[in-house]
Amino acid sequence: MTADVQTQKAQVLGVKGLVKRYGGRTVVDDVSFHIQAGETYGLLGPNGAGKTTIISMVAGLIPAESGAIELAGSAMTPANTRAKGNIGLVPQELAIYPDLTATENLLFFGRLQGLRGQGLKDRIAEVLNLIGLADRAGEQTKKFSGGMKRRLNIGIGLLHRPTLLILDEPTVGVDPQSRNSILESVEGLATEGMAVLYTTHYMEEAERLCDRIAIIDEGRIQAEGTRGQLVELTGGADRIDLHGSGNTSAAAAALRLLPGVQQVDGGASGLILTVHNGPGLLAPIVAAAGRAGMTLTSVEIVRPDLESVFLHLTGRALRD
Ligand SMILES: Nc1ncnc2c1ncn2[C@@H]1O[C@H](COP(=O)(O)OP(=O)(O)OP(=O)(O)O)[C@@H](O)[C@H]1O
Repeated sequence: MTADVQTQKAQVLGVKGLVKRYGGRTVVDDVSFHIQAGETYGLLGPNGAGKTTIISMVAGLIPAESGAIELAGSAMTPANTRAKGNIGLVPQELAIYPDLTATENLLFFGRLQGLRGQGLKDRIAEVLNLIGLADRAGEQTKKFSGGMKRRLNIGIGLLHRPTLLILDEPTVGVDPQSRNSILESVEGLATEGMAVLYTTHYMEEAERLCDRIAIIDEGRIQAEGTRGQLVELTGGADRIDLHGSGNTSAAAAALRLLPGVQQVDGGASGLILTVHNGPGLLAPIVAAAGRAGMTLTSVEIVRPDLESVFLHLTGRALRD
């Protein structure tokens, strides 16, 4: 039903069969997806999954081995400078001048993008509001927190009103409070009707921000859809995280034999189980793990989420 509504909107980005190899190794493998106007689309995957390589090709920074990228109706290649004008790319690294104020940074980068005069000043005022920095606009950015600097970085990418804004892991390395203010700024972009391509390895961010999500691992899209569609792939199973030490391999073998346990995987600090009716199975699971020689420090039942989907698709935890 959602798809029917979405197909009525204009497609901003279409990616088909994208491939990239480095030294004979395929790091992006037959990746296809599309993004519509006003949609926030997430690439969710662990470090090294190929997210940055995909967006570098989409932004025309590096050539694709094969495949096609269509942006706002024209083919995107590193040589197509006009198509690049439709993109705002916010890289992981900060690109702002510490001795300039927020406004001065925006003026500088706005002029680089060919904006001038009152139009530029008006747009800067709009952007400062969008990123929540209007009341700090006159301060040198060296006095800003990490999150404020990241938001200004996003603001620079927004100045020329791109059709597609690409954000590459914008919250990596910032404290939780700053992260929240960055996420609020990104949520505000939807009100501008912009299409957003958002990469992250945090499933909470993908769940909160993205209308549709591609789960990516080892260069391939493993699954794609809304959060609800992706969670359905797990068959509605619960996850039980057993934290502890001792004989985890014997515990894993014993737990696989328990009725109702569908899958047992090794996690960072114990075992991760995929089960039907988590609450009902908790007691026999704890008992079986103990008998097999595992010493438990904590047990957690998790209702299906994107972490469960990743585990279901790859047999590995997203967080490891
Ligand atoms: N210029 C390059 N030369 C060789 N290998 C590369 C190059 N760029 C990326 N890779 C490899 O391609 C794979 C995907 O990297 P990529 O940076 O796209 O992953 P990612 O999902 O963005 O992860 P991260 O968040 O760590 O950047 C990795 O194995 C990486 O080592």
